[in-house]
Amino acid sequence: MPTQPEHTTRPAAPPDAGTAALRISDLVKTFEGRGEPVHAVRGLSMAAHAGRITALLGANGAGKSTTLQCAQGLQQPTAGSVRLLGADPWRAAPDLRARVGVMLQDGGLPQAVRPGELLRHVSRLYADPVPAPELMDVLGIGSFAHTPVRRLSGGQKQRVALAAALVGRPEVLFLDEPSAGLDPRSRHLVFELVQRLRDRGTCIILTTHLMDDAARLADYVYILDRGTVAAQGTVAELVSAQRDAPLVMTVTLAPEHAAALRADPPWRTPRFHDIAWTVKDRTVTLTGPLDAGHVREITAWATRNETLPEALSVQPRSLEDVFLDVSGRDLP
Ligand SMILES: Nc1ncnc2c1ncn2[C@@H]1O[C@H](COP(=O)(O)OP(=O)(O)OP(=O)(O)O)[C@@H](O)[C@H]1O
Repeated sequence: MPTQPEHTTRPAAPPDAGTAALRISDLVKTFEGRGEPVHAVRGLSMAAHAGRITALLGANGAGKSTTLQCAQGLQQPTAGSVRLLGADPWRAAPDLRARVGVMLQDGGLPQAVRPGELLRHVSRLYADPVPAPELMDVLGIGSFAHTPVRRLSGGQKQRVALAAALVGRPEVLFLDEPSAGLDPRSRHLVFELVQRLRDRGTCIILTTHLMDDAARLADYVYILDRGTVAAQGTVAELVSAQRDAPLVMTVTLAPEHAAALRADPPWRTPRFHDIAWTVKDRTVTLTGPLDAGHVREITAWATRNETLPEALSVQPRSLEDVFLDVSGRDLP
């Protein structure tokens, strides 16, 4: 089982390198209703490339869905430009649609139809479809191919929705929360498939609230905040770009020693001046420019108190830490 995330081995795709399958420039989308206008997207630029997985992250209401709806030609931009496979998706001819696959989170599947029939029907719409039996096999749909969609579980519907999005061998694939509702085995199956498609040159654009999914899959990440891009880069770039590449040390102590830690915290010495810390239950989390000296002081403290930490780890900040730093700082 590989433990090394893909993003550390794959060269980054700078947003301006080469021709982007999707390029969005200065996108603005304002919804005018009866009340105040809603500024869903406020000058957002991004690009997504063939053979890369690009993730859009953002808090609820950050503008991810609106951006993707503009990218898919489902919403007309208020201002700015969107080019999908070289065309304006809002005005493009229907043949652009045949080159694009969209998997929606709620599936958008007809409830009465059975997955087998559905996939066979969808495949007849394309000149060179992936054969339905092949897709059903890869996504493990065979065992419920004859069950009406309304009787499927959420995770089974997700897999059918993904299969339907893949039938036409899309050049660009939009995935909205692809692992929502999937059990660990199905999630693994879907991730492997998505990575294979990426390796074959598909441009994949995904939105997710799961930072682990993004960290595992994405070659390039955009973090949206209130309709604009608050941060972007590879996962490795994002986690090392913040606050002088701080590290996170977590120390978990036996319950009887947690009180000693509170009474005589080891981080009161000058060495810990630049280090932020929090204590929750029995676990101390220290964040900042940590080095071996800090680890030594913590272990010296443990020796003085005749305790052995149950766990001690030093890691780079996670994508979730970065996300929390840059997005939705003043949510209501
Ligand atoms: N059709 C619409 N009419 C009016 N306002 C809308 C419409 N669609 C979205 N909005 C508003 O635009 C803002 C951005 O919404 P959007 O759905 O793009 O966010 P999101 O990042 O996809 O959120 P989530 O993670 O919750 O799906 C929100 O304030 C939302 O209420």
